[in-house]
Amino acid sequence: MTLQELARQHCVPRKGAEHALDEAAVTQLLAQLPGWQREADGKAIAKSYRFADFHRTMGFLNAVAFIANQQDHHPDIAAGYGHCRLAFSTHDVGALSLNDFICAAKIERLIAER
Ligand SMILES: C[C@H](O)[C@H](O)[C@H]1CNC2=NC(N)=NC(=O)C2=N1
Repeated sequence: MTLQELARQHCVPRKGAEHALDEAAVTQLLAQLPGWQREADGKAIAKSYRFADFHRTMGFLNAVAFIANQQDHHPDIAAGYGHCRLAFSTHDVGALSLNDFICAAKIERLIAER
């Protein structure tokens, strides 16, 4: 699946281990997402972003929050003056699911349109 194909999808509720992506799927999807990496435990994907100042950082995070709300899939967020870090994991699955990659792709599309 390409970045654009991922970004066009919508998150649906995914609960249970049957929604966990296998290694091959994670590797293929991660390759579509520039700068996103797997966390050490393999259960989340994360990316750090830099911005010129606080209001640009917060503007981006508000757009991220809008997407998260719309998709009902929510990242862990850490932020400071000109930087933030997003991490997606599907708690209800205890692993990575397609929802994590859909949200990351929608956020990448946001940046590409900047
Ligand atoms: C019912 C609803 O889909 C779930 O509660 C959602 C809400 N947001 C979520 N966000 C994340 N990151 N993982 C989840 O498993 C999750 N579950």
